[in-house]
Amino acid sequence: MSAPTPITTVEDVKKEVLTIVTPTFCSGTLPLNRSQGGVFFSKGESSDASVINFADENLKDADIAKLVEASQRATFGRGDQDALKILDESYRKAWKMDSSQFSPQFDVIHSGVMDIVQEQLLHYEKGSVKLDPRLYELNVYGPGSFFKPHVDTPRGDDLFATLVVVLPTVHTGGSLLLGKGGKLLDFDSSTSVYHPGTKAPQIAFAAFYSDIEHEVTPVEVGYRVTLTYNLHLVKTDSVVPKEVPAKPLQKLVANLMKLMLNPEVLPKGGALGFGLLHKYPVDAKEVSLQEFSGALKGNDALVATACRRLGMKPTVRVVYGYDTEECIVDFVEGDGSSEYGEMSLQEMLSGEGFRSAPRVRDPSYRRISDRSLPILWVTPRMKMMTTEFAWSVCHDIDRVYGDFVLTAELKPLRDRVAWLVNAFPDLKEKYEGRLEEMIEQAGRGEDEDEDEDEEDSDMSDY
Ligand SMILES: O=C(O)CCC(=O)C(=O)O
Ligand SMILES: [Fe+2]
Repeated sequence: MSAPTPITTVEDVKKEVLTIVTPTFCSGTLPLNRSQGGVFFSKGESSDASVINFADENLKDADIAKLVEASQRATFGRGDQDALKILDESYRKAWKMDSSQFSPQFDVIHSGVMDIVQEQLLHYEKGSVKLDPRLYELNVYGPGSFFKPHVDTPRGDDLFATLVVVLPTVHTGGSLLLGKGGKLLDFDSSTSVYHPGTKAPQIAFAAFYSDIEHEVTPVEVGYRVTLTYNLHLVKTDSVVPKEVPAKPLQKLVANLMKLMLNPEVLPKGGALGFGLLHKYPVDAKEVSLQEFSGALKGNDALVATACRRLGMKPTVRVVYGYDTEECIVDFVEGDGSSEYGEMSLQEMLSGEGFRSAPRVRDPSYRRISDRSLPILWVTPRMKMMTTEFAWSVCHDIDRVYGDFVLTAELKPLRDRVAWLVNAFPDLKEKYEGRLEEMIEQAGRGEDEDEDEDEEDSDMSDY
C-alpha cells in the first residue's frame, strides 16, 4: 500500500472551519431556595424598599404588578450612550429597573451558574481570562411584551457575553430565540422555571456571545421576570487549568497540518487568513488602532488554538475597506499616529491618500514593513467599513462591533515541513519519505527563483 497523500486543499479546510460548531451559548436550570429568591427594590428616589420572593410558590401576578409599578418602560440602546437610548414600543415592549434600583439575593457566582457559563463560552480560550458578571437590569415582560431581533450594545471593549436569568413565575410565551429566527436555540423558559417532577421553583438561565442576534417572543399570559448581566472579560492571575474538548481541535489540527504540507500552498511562505465568525467591540473614535487584547469566541478561538499548536502565531487584525480598495493593518500601540503617516483613520477611510496595497506588517517592526506577505484566505474576510461603523462615526458613538480577521504566518515550505517533522515525529513514518522528497523539491525551486525574488520582494501582488 502506498503512503497516504499528505495534502489537503484550502477548500477542505474552509469547509471544515465553517462546519465545526463550537457552542456559542449555554443554558440550564438551578433550584432556587427561599434564601436566594428575594428581590429587594425601591421606587427610584424613594428610600422604602419592598421585597418579593420568587421562591414563594404562592407568588401572584398582583405581587409582580408592584414590581411593574416601580419600573420604567424599557428603552434600548444605540451605542453605549444613555442619551441615545430609544423608547420605541414597536421594537421593545417591556418594563425595566436599573441595577441601582434593585438587589437580588440570588448570587450568580456562588450558585455555580458562572462556572458553567465560563466553561462553555471560554471553551478554547487561554485559562488566564474569566468572565465578570455585572448585573445590568431587571426586566418584566407582561402579556404582549416582546423584544425584536437585536444584538446587545457593545458596552466597553471587554463586553463578551450576555447572561439572562429567568426567575420562576407562571407564564406562557416569551421565548428567547438565539440566532436568526431561533436557529441556534429556542429557549422557552416558561416551561423550565418549575421542576418538571416536583414543581419546585427554579431559575432558568441562558448565556450567549453578545454579538449573536436574539429576540424575545411575545408573552401571552402572566409575567416573565428576568435579571440580565453583562459578562465582561477580565484577566486573572490564577490560570485555570482547562480540559479542552479534544475532538474538533484534533481534526482541525490534522487538516491544517495537511494544508501546510501541500507544496502548492504558499511554497515561499506568507500567511493564512481567516475571517472571524464573531464580531468584537471596537472603539470607533480611536484613530490610532489599538491592540486587540480580548479573548476570541467559539470557533474563532478554536482556529487560533489550532494555529498555535502548529507553530503558526495567530494575530488578530482588522481589514479596512473603502470603495473597492482594502488594506489590512495591524494594531499600533496607540500613540496618536496612524500607520499611514500623519493621516487619521477617518481621513484614511474617507479616501484621501488611501493606500490600497494590502500588506501585513511584520510583527517585529513598529512601522509597516516593506515586506508584504501574500495571504491565502481560508475563510472569507469581512470589511470593517460597515454601515454600522460609518453610522457610529457620524453619530458620535463610542463603540461598535467590528469585523476582524486572524492571520497566521506560514513559513516557506522547507522550514515549515522541518518544524512539523520535529514537533510531530510520527509524521515521517506516516508519509514514508515523501516529506524529504518534498523538502528537496521545494529547496530546488527556491534556489531557481532567488534572483527574481529579490527584485520584486517589495511589490508582490496578491
Ligand atoms: O430577556 C431575555 O431573554 C433577553 C433580553 C434581551 O435581549 C436584552 O435585555 O437585551
Ligand atoms: Fe439583548
